[in-house]
Parts: sequence; structure tokens; C-alpha cells
Amino acid sequence: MTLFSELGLDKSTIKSIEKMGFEEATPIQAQTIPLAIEGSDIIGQAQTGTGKTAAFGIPLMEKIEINEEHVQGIVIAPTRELAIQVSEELYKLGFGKRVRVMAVYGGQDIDRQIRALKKKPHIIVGTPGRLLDHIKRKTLRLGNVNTVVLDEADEMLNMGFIEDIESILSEVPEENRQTLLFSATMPGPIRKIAEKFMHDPKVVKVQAKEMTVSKIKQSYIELKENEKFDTLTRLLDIQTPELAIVFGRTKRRVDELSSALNVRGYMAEGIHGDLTQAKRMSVLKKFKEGSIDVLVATDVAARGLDISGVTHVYNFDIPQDPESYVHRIGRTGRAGKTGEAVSFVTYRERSQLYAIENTTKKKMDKMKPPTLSEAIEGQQKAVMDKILSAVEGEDFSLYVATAEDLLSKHDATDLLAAVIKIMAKEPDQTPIKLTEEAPAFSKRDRGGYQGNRGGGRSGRGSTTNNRKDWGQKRGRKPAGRGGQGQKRENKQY
Ligand SMILES: Nc1ncnc2c1ncn2[C@@H]1O[C@H](COP(=O)(O)OP(=O)(O)OP(=O)(O)O)[C@@H](O)[C@H]1O
Ligand SMILES: [Mg+2]
Repeated sequence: MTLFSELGLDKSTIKSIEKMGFEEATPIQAQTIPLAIEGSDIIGQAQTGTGKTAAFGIPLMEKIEINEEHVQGIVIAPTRELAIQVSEELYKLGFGKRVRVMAVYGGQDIDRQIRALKKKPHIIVGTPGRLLDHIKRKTLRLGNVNTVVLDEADEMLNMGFIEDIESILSEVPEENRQTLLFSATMPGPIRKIAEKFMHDPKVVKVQAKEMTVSKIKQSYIELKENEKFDTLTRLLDIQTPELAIVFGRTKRRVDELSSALNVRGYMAEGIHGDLTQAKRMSVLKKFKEGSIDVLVATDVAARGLDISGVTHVYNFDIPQDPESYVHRIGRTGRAGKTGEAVSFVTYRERSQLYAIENTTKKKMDKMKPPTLSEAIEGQQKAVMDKILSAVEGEDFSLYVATAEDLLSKHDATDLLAAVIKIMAKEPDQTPIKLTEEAPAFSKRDRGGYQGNRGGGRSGRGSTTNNRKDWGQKRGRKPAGRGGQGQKRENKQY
């Protein structure tokens, strides 16, 4: 156990950390903070939800010269929502020291960002495309930057982003540059790319038997494509998540799924790269507040997002590669909490399941698809739990007179059964037709991490973050193993 007070941090940083309610450092924090403060380049790998943001954020704060009015640190993140979230966490970490942190990302008015950049922030968090935009416009100069962080480093160094990252890095003077890379996953080929532009990097890997978090219960259901939707709604009825994220393979899939869930009476909305930024942010806000309880998402929401209350993750479509699986399910089971992940696997996708289990070193439990009667039971149990917790914990004296009146006229069992019927949402079986998606094939089967950059660059136009969406334009024909040369147009973000 390491206390933050043992890490030799500035008083102002300790004050911020206390205010955030952190007591002990997590293992990745305890191991990387001293090394980073010494000035080493670091590749930090630790499971999802274990505090990697503060692991780079704290040393970043320690290095800031508060009286120097120029950008000293940049953090690059793959999605807009993650850039915003990281900037918020860094703001809190730097609060005691009064560090100015700003996020720049696509889809937000660039003139507004330019005005904010004139206020001399010390740290910029951004998506690659928008950072480059500002660099080209000379509204952002990196000549005084001494620390560069790549959050979700393996994703940032994937072929889709690497050119942008290289361009940004070339703006940062090399002599004093400290480079910090963090992710829950770091495939070998990507680590090799990373090491090329780092100085004698120290690899800090928090040792865990499995790559996924042990507190996440992982299961899979083998089923046919056309059984997926009923299975999902039954699971939602039985498992009654507080908040759930349902991952779909393509943007079309996400749109169709969220509408279909609405038709059946669930409070769901979708998020993906074709929506306006305002819409993306409002959907996420509603989800965080709980005014919707199912978020349907492409992989745009797979990495880094830290939303408390996410108890369940459903892979409606199995992810393209094991890393994506690790990140998707890592949206639950964060900071020591428990979580549950269920993945749907069609018969043709079984090899994908094995590939995932091989990488994570963890077997998923096989689950039977729930039946309709189990869904009905699930709903009743949820109502029963509510009634019992009200009986035990709430003041219902205002209702006693009415209850007594009813009991004088009707049988008690009949009355209670009627109440349960009204309260339980009977499974809605409105028929739903979804467009079929091609089965998943690993990215690696398509020629390693060599995919072309599709869509727009992060931060430009409506195609922003539209990487990785096979399928949408391909129609139903599976690309299969012969799909190597295929353009990665419009990818799954
Ligand atoms: N030392 C700590 N004590 C308690 N909570 C912490 C501590 N450090 C971080 N947290 C909280 O844990 C949660 C997860 O942290 P964070 O988002 O940094 O995880 P991560 O390792 O980056 O995960 P991912 O791989 O999904 O990006 C956050 O809510 C964060 O505020
Ligand atoms: Mg993170």
C-alpha cells in the first residue's frame, strides 16, 4: 500500500488529490509516479479502471512551472469524449496549484478554442486532428512543451492515427521531451513502434494474471444473428442493470438498436461518430445522469470513459479484436467495483471468441439464452426487490389507510399480485427487424495493424472519428480473410 504522501509530491497536488477523495495510490500510480517525476519515458500498462489518468496526471502537475505562461504538456486522446474527461480529471489534479488545463477537440467551434488558447493554458488535452489543426493555424505552439502523454497509446499508435501523432511529436523539441504512454493493452508490434520515438523507455506493467479485471463477471451466449435482440431485451429484464452499455459493430447498427430498444420501452440512446458533437455530449450527459439507462455505442465509447454506475456491458456484436473487448468490458468494474459483461457470439464467430480468451487469459462462462418466462420472472423479481426494500426502509405511513381499506374488500394475495403486475414491465415482444451485420473477423487477419486511415481526421467535418466501420458500406457481404486490401472506410467509431 502506498500513500500519496509517501511519493514526495508538492503540497498543492496532495491537496487536490485529497479533495478528489483518493486515499491510497493504485499500483500503476505507485509504480509510475516516482519514475515519471525522475524524468523517465514510460510505457505504462495496467487494467481498465485502475487510475492511469492520475498516474500520468500527477507527474504532469508536478512538472508545471505555474508562472511560465506557455503550453508545457500535451495529452493526446483518441476520442473527443475522452479528451474532455481527461481534461476534467487533470483540472481537478491541478486545482491546488492553479494549473490551467484546456481541451481541444473536433466538433467544437474552433474560434472559441482559439480565444481560449490565448488565455495561456499550461496543459492541452486534445484529439489528434484538432491538435494538428491548431498547430497548422499557429494558434497552438508546442515549442515549450516538455511532456507528451498518449492516453490509450496503442490506439493512438495504430495505423489510423500514427501519421497525426508523428506530425504532432515533430513539433515538440526532442532534447527535453518526456513521453508517457498509457493503456490497458499494448500489443507487441505497437510497443515496437512506440519505442522508436521514446528515449530508453521504462516499461511498467502492473502484473495481473488476466488482462481483464477479475471483478467483471464475463459470459458469452452462442446464438443466431436474428436471436440477438430478444436475447438482449430479456437480459435487460432479468439483470436490471443500473446503467448498461450495449456495443454494436457499426453506426447503422447502433441507430437501429437504440430505436428498437425505444420501441420496446427501454430508455436508450445511441452514440457514434456521425452524430453532431452537441448530440454526442447530450446523450452522454443523459446517460451519466441516469435519464437514459442504456447507452448503445460503437467503439467510440470503448476506450477510457469513466462513468460510474455502469453495471453491465453487452457486446451485441463481438468486437473485431481482443483489445477492443478488453476496453469495452472495462467500462464496468472500475475502481474496485464489480461488473458484468455478456458477449453475443454467432456460430461463425466462435474463433473470435477463442482469440479473445487467448489474449485475456480468461475463459468466459457459457450462458444459455434466457427464455421469455425467465424474463417475466426477472421483471417480477425486480419489482419484488423494490417492494421489499420499501417495506424495510421507507416511510409509507401515508398509504396505510388506503391499504387497509383495500384489504377489507379484497384478498391480500390478489391485491399484491395486481400491484406487481402493474409495476412489472411485462416483456414487450413487438417484432423487431435489424439489418444483419457481417460476422467479425480479426483486424490481424486483415494484415496486422496496417489498415488505411478511413473517414476524416479527428476533428474535421462530419466524418470526424469515423474510423473503423467496416460493414456499413460493404453491405452484407463479409469481407472475410480476403478483405486485406479493403479500405477501412468509415470505421467503427
Ligand atoms: N488512487 C485512487 N483512489 C481511488 N480512486 C481512484 C484513484 N485513482 C483513480 N481513481 C478513480 O478510478 C476511476 C478510474 O480511473 P481512470 O479513468 O484513470 O482509469 P484508467 O486506468 O485510465 O482506465 P481505462 O483503461 O479504462 O482508461 C476514476 O473514477 C478515478 O477517479
Ligand atoms: Mg484511462
